[in-house]
Amino acid sequence: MTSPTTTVGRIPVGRLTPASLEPELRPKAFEGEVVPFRATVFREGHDAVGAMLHLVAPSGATTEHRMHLMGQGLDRWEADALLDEVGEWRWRVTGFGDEFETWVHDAGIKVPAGIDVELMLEIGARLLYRASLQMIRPKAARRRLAASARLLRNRAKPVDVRAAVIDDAALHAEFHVRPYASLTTTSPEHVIRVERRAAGVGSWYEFFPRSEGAHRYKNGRWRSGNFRTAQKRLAEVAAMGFDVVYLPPIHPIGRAFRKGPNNTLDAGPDDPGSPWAIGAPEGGHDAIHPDLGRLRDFRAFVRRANELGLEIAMDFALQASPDHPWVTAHPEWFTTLPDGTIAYAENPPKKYQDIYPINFDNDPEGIRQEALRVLRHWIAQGVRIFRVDNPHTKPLAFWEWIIGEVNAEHPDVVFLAEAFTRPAMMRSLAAVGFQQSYSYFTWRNTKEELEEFLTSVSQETADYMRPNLFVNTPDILTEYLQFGGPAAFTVRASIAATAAPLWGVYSGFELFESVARPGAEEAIDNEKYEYKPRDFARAEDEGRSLGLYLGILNRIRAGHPALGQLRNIRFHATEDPAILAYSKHVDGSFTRDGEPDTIIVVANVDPHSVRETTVHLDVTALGLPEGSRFTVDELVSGETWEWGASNYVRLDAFTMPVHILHVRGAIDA
Ligand SMILES: O=P(O)(O)O[C@H]1O[C@H](CO)[C@@H](O[C@H]2O[C@H](CO)[C@@H](O)[C@H](O)[C@H]2O)[C@H](O)[C@H]1O
Repeated sequence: MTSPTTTVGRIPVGRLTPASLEPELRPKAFEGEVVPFRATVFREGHDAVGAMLHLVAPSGATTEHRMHLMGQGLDRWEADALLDEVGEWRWRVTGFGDEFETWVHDAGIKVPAGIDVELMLEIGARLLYRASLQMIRPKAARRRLAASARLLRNRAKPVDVRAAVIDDAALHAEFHVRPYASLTTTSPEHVIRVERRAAGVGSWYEFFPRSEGAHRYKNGRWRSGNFRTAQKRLAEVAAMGFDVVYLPPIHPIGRAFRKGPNNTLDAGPDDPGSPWAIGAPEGGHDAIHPDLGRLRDFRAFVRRANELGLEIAMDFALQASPDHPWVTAHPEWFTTLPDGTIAYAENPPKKYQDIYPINFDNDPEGIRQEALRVLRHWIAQGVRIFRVDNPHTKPLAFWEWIIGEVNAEHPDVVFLAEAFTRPAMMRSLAAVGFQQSYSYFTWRNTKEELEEFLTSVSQETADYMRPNLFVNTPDILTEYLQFGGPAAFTVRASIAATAAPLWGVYSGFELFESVARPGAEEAIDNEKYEYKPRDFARAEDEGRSLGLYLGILNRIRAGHPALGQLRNIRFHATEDPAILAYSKHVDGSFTRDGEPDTIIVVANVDPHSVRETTVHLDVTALGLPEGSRFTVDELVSGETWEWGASNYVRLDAFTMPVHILHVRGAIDA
């Protein structure tokens, strides 16, 4: 007689994570990420259960990780695992009856109470004897198990001596690693894709190459900067510790409906236009703006960046100026209105009168192939990172297809989604393949907003979405920066650089550029429409630059592996509604000096005041025993303090509104 089919295993094992937004989409991680694997495991009755994570690395190496219960009564089990190899990891969870724990629990209650003493010791003896025969255990452990079984049965010894076996730490350690399991039930196999480290960790810096080395003649006309003059800036960016340089589009810019200064619609003959208005008689998405140089200049620029330890991220903006060669060669790629015109693009309430949006439905295959050709062209020039403009205005299926195609050929290529829209679309873009996503960080400024935002990105969506915390962009100059003075810039950079492993800065941030175009949330005299050479060296000499501080932040990031993780942020209570406190700690992660790595950040998010408060730390979240006192080093000022569970802090917006503290270890009592 066959038994009826059931969906539930003998020991139920369910709700496995990491999981993506939809079951058919794979979750992802980055090389070096410590990933929490979780499952719900329980059973009928009162006997103990256990759970084990089984991992198979892309190389085929297998490891097992005993999972621990996340909270009494929750039946949720977890094991953290370091995924240190790029490729597909396979994993499953087994749930089992834990015979040793069941006996320890029962005997631990009954024997001291004098109930069924000999019976309980005999049950234990039989269990330990059977375990001693298991060949998976090392010889020494098998000998110890057999000896313990004999001791449990040795009636010549006092009961308390025999019963000491119940608490024998060595036995507990042995059964923790190699449990005595019954009714073992195995979950289906799951897959998690591990991408290269730059997919999840990086410091981005954005600048317009045409501004670097641009020169204004006495007659008011401009000479554009180019890839050769912009190379100078690369060394300065590298000196600030950034590792990715993102360039707005570098292609020929259309003339038709070209935008003038401050987003005006009547450009003068010398206005350079918005770089996102791609396409002119000189070429489209595979061409370089003649003012910037030739392909060989771009290649030299990429090479120089690489020599300095920088990667170049290119803009990938699927739209066309009316002058783009696509418009005449492929009118079917655009939507022609009944009056014969093509509507310009929009991202309401913004209007992009100088570009046509693409219609992805008239000739989907033609557009897919052309987009793939363009990406392959730039990949062949050494580009491995693309910042994708407005992906949420294009079909999701298109992105799933093209990212899949590119990553199948070049698994190291990284795409950043520049989408500021509803959560369903932003999350789905990440789930279908975008390695990184812009986020709402820019608009989350209060302590409450930041805690809520950072909790969401580090806990709810981290299995498939990686936020890149840009502090500003050419499109975004928030009120917080407009009116917060230098403290606002310091606070935002400090939080962005330490709260998540990806952060970004658009040029001019370090100069505290804060004047907005009236009625807009972006800088006045915006670089999107004009050349903007900046004298960074002079600003630094005159003490008007945050450049050195950005360099310190990036060096702190580089020296502290705990900051290279997304999921490990923990918030701590403070008594001031404007003082945000969080820590980042990873078990088993060490600094270059071999010290355990734990960072605490305390930030005064009110850029207009001096605040004092007590920070109440959950010391166990720092990897230290409850009640510990420990030394903290302030990584910017170099000061050292002794801290514990409650600590006084004073953060002055006008001098230094942030503490970034490295926990040096517990002080012996
Ligand atoms: O729509 P978003 O806010 O996501 O902004 C991105 O896409 C815009 C369109 O490409 C781009 O806008 C800039 O280029 C347009 C086309 O030339 C121009 O009409 C806009 O005035 C200009 O801001 C924006 O920069 C980009 O980040």
